Amino acid sequence: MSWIDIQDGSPFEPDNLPLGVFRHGDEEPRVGAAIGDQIIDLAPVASAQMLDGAQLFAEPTLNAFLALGRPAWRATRSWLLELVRNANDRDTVEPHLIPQSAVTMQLPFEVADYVDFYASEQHATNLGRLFRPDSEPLLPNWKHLPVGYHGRAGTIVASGTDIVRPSGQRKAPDAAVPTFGPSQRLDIEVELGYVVGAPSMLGKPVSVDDFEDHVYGVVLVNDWSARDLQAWEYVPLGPFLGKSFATSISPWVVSLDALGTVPLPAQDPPVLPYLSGQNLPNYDITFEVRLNGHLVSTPPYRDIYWSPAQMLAHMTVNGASVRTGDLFASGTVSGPAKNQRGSFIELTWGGREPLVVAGKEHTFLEDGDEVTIAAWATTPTGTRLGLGEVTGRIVPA
Ligand SMILES: O=C(O)/C=C/C(=O)CC(=O)CC(=O)O
Ligand SMILES: [Ca+2]
Ligand SMILES: [Mg+2]
Repeated sequence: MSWIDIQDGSPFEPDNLPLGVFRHGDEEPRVGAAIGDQIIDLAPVASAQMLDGAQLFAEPTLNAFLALGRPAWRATRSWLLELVRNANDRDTVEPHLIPQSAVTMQLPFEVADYVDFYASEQHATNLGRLFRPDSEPLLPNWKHLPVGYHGRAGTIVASGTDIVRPSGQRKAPDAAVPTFGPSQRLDIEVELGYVVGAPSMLGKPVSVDDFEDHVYGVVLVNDWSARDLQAWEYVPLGPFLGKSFATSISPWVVSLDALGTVPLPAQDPPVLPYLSGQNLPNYDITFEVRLNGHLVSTPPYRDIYWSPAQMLAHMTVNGASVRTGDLFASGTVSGPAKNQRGSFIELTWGGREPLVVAGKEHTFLEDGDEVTIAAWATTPTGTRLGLGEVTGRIVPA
């Protein structure tokens, strides 16, 4: 399908073409598209072909491109698809192919606001059992609105950034007073992140049907979480320092146009009219979670309870606006099987059931541990399409 050589099993087949920002040597960072194990350096190719908006690819973030909206995103995607399929474009493009191994990937966009949802019923049920063993695992609001909280945009970091173990207050249930120190229950959260391109207006809610007008695509998210800090601080206002120290995202933003949608599982009880829609988007994505290179979990996204169109509608129903570069994440994704859980607190049931990985017992993260989350989507036509990966290593407090 392309004149470019693509190794078998590459996440970046020619119909994927995710966008990211790379730094090549001491050159200015700029926008590229991934194909196989290479990057198309888009700024010079777009200039050579006198593409409208070619200069946007010379920017150090995707924000200006993201602000354009769906018609322009689609036109760019058609142009890109043509470039990699049409052998006549080979002479123009080939000099601007750069091996991915020769670049450092940057944060793909400047993050405006960050919201984190809690949309996986299996995860919410597991966490309810672990944090609130004496009550119903799902709180009464959970099936009526997509529960979420506002996170900290300024600490979203590029994949590969070391994660410094956070310090803070914690209090064991049987202790009289809190103590201070490095987190002893440092965890991951496997999530899908939605990247807002076109902004909305203050005072004007975004309807579920307008989701694709605003959201460009998806990234992988690891929402690092300090469970001991979280458990002590979060009642009643929700997550704060236990989750604000770092959130890692993958470098390649995959367009919704590449993914295609699958139906959302049925919702019961019925939701209020502002959350209901005929074709609520959902995606068939499977994550692969590796601890120090060993596969420990494969959470399935497809069973998620809330659609991202409902998340966006809910997040703006009070008149709050979204901006270019906003990121909203699904919340931790867990499937029903033990090896489909999206956090170590679930995988090890609060640390009581250690995982044995390469002969060694693991509960929460230790200094030096490295977690890599990869993901693959199956499109409605059956194509496998990779989302790349997000990785990070824990360094001492
Ligand atoms: O149920 C709780 O008390 C805690 C839940 C979480 O920590 C999950 C969270 O922050 C949102 C998510 O990633 O699903
Ligand atoms: Ca989270
Ligand atoms: Mg903020």
